[in-house]
Amino acid sequence: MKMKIGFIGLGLIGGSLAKAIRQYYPDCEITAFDKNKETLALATLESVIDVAATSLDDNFYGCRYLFLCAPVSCNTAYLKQLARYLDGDCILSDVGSVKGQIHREVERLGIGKHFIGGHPMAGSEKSGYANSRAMLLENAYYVLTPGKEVPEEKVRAFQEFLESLKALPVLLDADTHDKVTGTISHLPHIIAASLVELVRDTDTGEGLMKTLAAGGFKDLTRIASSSPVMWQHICEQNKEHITEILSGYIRSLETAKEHIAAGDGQWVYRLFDQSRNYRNSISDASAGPIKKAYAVYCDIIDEAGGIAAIATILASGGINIKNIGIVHNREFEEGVLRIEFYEETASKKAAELLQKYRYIVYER
Ligand SMILES: NC(=O)C1=CN([C@@H]2O[C@H](COP(=O)(O)OP(=O)(O)OC[C@H]3O[C@@H](n4cnc5c(N)ncnc54)[C@H](O)[C@@H]3O)[C@@H](O)[C@H]2O)C=CC1
Ligand SMILES: O=C(O)C(=O)Cc1ccc(O)cc1
Repeated sequence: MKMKIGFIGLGLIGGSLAKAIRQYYPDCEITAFDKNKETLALATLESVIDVAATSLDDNFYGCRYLFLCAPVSCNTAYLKQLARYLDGDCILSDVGSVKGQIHREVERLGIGKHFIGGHPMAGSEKSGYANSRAMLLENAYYVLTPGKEVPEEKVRAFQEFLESLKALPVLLDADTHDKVTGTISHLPHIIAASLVELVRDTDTGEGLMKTLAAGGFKDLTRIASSSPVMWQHICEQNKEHITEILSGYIRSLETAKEHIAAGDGQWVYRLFDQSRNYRNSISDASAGPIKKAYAVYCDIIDEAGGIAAIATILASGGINIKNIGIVHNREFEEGVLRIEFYEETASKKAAELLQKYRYIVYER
């Protein structure tokens, strides 16, 4: 019998999981429901899903794995309706960024033996099915928070299933997960959004801050472009931890303010020295949401069709471009073309190919 898998929510993460499953299990049957009909139509057209459900209906009976991939409060709200489809060996999981609340609701509904909480530590500031891709989960940590009621062999089987999709499962309890992600993911998103707001609110009439915003500001605020709905739900569901973490962070900013105001150079030096050492000890190559970018920089002749010529050369070499754009910064004052690739091998091959065509290429 074919393995059947269900999805509720088929955006960036649901779509990426479904695409990875389709890639590694081409014969499985995938049923999905999403409130966005265009998403379901596109996923059907691309043969990523077999059945587009118009609601949470009987199509969801008999699933081996059922994934909740909508914003976190929607996932929690769907549990009650889904309980009737948890027949036999069915394991229900979610991909939400907060784990405590969904576990409490699972317990309240008495469906604990079917539920393994999940959270792939992979993603981006982009959202929607159109941005999903099978590779998103590859080499990324995937936190699992099984409750006590789930049989061990089912947890093991689910871990193996995720490993077969090239993800790296890590077991944690829900509360530890919410504290840790509160600090390394939720707080940074709040900092990025409020920093962008500060600039918007205090910019000069001519928008000087926006114009002059340099690499540091852009690096720090990429994630401020994330889905507002998703982050509204995350802040609601993890509000206790986030409030406490924010208090600690505000205290550390106050301390920095006091030392800077007092002209305490030694303290400021130590702050940057320690943070530099610690930041440099975080490996770019390690799995995680912020994946190493594989990019080449290339001088481009300032004439019509310049970018098209480069894209054609790369296409002739069978190289897929992830992102392309002109960058101006202190290093490349004149501006260079930055071309980003999905893999290191593609980046190296592109550099060789462009050099062969006499382009000046800088690898970073
Ligand atoms: N974006 C990211 O980088 C990551 C997100 N997550 C979690 O994954 C979940 C999904 O996030 P994304 O895929 O990024 O968001 P998304 O916005 O790309 O996808 C959400 C999908 O759910 C659908 N949806 C929304 N409300 C619905 C409802 N009531 N019923 C059915 N479908 C509904 C939307 O139409 C959309 O297709 C969230 O719980 C989020 O916390 C986890 C890891 C990374
Ligand atoms: O884009 C990034 O760097 C992210 O941090 C994406 C992200 C957002 C939410 C998560 O729960 C996990 C990862």
